Amino acid sequence: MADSNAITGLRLPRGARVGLLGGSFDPAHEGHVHITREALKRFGLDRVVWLVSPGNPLKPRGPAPLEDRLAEARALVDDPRVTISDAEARLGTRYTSQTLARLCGRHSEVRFVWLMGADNLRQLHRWDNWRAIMDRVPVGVLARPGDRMSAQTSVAARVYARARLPQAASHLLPLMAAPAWCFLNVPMMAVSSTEIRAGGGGGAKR
Ligand SMILES: Nc1ncnc2c1ncn2[C@@H]1O[C@H](COP(=O)(O)OP(=O)(O)OP(=O)(O)O)[C@@H](O)[C@H]1O
Ligand SMILES: O=C(O)c1ccc[n+]([C@@H]2O[C@H](COP(=O)([O-])O)[C@@H](O)[C@H]2O)c1
Repeated sequence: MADSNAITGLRLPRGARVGLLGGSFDPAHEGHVHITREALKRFGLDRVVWLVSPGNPLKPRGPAPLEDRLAEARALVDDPRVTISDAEARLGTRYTSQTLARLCGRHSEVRFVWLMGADNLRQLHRWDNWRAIMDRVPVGVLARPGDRMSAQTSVAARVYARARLPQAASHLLPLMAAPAWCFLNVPMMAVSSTEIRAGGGGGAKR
C-alpha cells in the first residue's frame, strides 16, 4: 500500500526506506546522480526523493526559478526509484528541520534517511535547529572531493560521534533510531553546480 499525500505530493510505499536528498539543484548534475545511486545501493534504500529547494537559507543569491530546476532534474534522471519533488514549496518550509518535521508527520509509515554530501556535514552546525535534524532521522553522508575529512572533524561529527554507524554496516542505517549517521567513503565525482554555472552550462533555459 502506498502512503500518498496530497499536501507533500509524494506517493511513498508504507514501510519503504526513503532517502531525502535536499538541494538547490541549480542545476542538477552527474554528482547528484552518482551519490543517489551509491546511497540506494549502500544504504539499501527503496527510493530517493530529490527535494528541490525553493532557496537555500544560507545562500545570499537566489537560485534559478524552481520550475526550471525541477524540469532539468527530471530530464537528467532515468531511474524509477528516484522522484524529483517540490515538496518544500508545497509545504512552505525552507529550513530542513521544518521540512523533516512536516514530512515525517505526513508520511509516518515511511523510514526516512536524510542524505547529503560531506560539504554539508562540515557546516551542518550552522543550520537552523540542526540538532533536531540529527535527532529526528538517520543521516547518510557521502564523500565529496575536498571534504572527506569533515566526517572526522566537523562540529556535528564530534557532537554525534557516539551515534556514528561504521561504513560496513551502512545498510542498517534506515532501520536505526535517530540519532544515527553513517559516512560513505564512496568513489568521488568532482562536479558542482557552481562550476557548471561558471562555465555557462546547466541547461537550455540558462
Ligand atoms: N559531486 C558531489 N559529490 C558529493 N555530494 C554532492 C556532489 N554534488 C552535490 N552533492 C550534494 O548534493 C546535495 C545537493 O547539492 P547542491 O544542489 O547544492 O549542488 P552543489 O553542486 O553542491 O551546488 P553549489 O555548487 O551551487 O553549492 C548536497 O548535499 C551536496 O553536498
Ligand atoms: O535548514 C537550514 O538551515 C539549511 C541551511 C543550509 C542548507 N539547507 C539544506 O541543505 C540542502 C542543500 O542545500 P544546497 O543549497 O547546498 O544545495 C537543501 O535541502 C537546503 O535546504 C538547510
